[in-house]
Amino acid sequence: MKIAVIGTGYVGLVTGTCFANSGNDVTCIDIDEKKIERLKGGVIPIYEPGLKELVLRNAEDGRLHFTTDTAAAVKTAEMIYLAVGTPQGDDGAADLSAMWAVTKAIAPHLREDAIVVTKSTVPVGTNARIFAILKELTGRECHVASNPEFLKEGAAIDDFMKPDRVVVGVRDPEVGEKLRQLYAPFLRTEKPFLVMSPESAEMTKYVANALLATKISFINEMANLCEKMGGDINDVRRGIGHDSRIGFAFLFPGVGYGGSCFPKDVRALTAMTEDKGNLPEMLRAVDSVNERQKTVLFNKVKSHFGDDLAGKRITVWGLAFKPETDDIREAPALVLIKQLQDAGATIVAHDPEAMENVAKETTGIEFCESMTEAVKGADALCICTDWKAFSQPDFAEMYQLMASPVVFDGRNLYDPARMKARGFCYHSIGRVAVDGRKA
Ligand SMILES: NC(=O)C1=CN([C@@H]2O[C@H](COP(=O)(O)OP(=O)(O)OC[C@H]3O[C@@H](n4cnc5c(N)ncnc54)[C@H](O)[C@@H]3O)[C@@H](O)[C@H]2O)C=CC1
Ligand SMILES: O=C(O)[C@H]1O[C@H](OP(=O)(O)OP(=O)(O)OC[C@H]2O[C@@H](n3ccc(=O)[nH]c3=O)[C@H](O)[C@@H]2O)[C@H](O)[C@@H](O)[C@@H]1O
Repeated sequence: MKIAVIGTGYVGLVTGTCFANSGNDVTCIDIDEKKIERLKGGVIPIYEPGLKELVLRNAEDGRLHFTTDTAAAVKTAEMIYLAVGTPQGDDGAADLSAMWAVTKAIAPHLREDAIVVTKSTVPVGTNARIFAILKELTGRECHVASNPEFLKEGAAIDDFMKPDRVVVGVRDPEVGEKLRQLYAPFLRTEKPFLVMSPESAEMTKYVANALLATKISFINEMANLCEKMGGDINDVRRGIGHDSRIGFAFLFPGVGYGGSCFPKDVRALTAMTEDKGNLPEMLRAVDSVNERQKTVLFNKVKSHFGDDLAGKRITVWGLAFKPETDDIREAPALVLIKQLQDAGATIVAHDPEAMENVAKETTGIEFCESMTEAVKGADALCICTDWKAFSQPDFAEMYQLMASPVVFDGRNLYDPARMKARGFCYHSIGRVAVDGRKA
């Protein structure tokens, strides 16, 4: 099948590459000329495990192409996937300007039988609006379908290739059938292909993200309470997770959720709820608990050292919003760094992939290529991302290198009792803090 994917970001590039890998002829389109030039030259603009190899292989095999020429790619395509960004607008609702621009740009070039599919996360009613715009511009009723994406950054290829389910929203059953054929290679383990209305599919995407964000805010609120009550959230987490009605997923407390999706999607759903005259009480709480959670580590640092952090050298491990990505959109680490800098601290940072992106957006941070280098002379270490590489540092060396062995662990990577035995003063999220020897 000939497919055009418009918007070659995290989702567009992964979608296009995986469809090419299953034998389709895919052209990825973007307005960002530099991005397309880099991709043509085999340079992948984002860090995503396994993506580079897959892009190169499919491009070499002639099934994956890159261009800025929307018209040429759309003219021959049977399916046109729309994967442009839908960021948060000023009022909290999704900003659909890129979606409308692309809809208008493709209209004159669509084949009679073309199917336009929204892959981006779009508010309920967007597919209906795209259908109406295309009808106005082409004079005919074009096929429009919704196919929301549930991949996670850092595991994008695996999530796309082995989805828990595929959701499509269609008006015409034949369009649903074509999409089923397209996805057949990814659903060989009998995972469900769910066909519904475009409105239900659009809603499904927001409800999934909002529920996952709710789980995180809930466990964070409980973790903060555990600290006051003398409980240990890790034991509580295990205690509840074995109940099959609850489970373990997305109940890890931390420094709040970040990324390009949970924050904006919770707010977009809030805006949709308000727009319809309903009260988004749960959604507002999820967002405000998360905003507060991003300040938890800073408050712990202040309780330990006092309000004035002038002269303190503080190391931050982990800048990306989650491990296995270089994405720093809404990363909790950036909020912490700003607070620490405002309080006078000197920041030394290390992240396996995200330092370049942070360097572009911040000032005054000293970056270190190695974790060990970064803790030299530090008064404290703050951990914001649960990169696997952070789970087994050489604690003895770290203890020697730090000016004072104080650790504020925003991802609960270590055992408090062991940290105490190693001599560290150790603070984590929802677990008992321990005093070390030198601290
Ligand atoms: N990042 C993620 O993990 C996931 C994102 N989504 C959704 O997918 C959508 C895309 O997200 P990302 O890929 O993260 O965004 P992104 O910002 O990484 O990529 C969007 C791309 O669209 C391009 N673009 C913008 N206007 C264009 C136009 N008129 N013509 C051609 N290209 C244009 C941009 O240059 C950019 O390369 C969003 O709606 C997001 O909510 C859904 C699931 C997962
Ligand atoms: O719509 C999207 O863009 C995507 O948003 C999330 O994926 P992503 O943001 O890439 O990453 P997650 O693994 O969900 O992590 C999001 C944030 O929650 C935090 N998190 C996650 C899980 C947890 O238990 N605790 C926790 O604090 C992570 O550290 C991270 O900051 C969803 O998991 C995907 O299903 C969805 O497709």
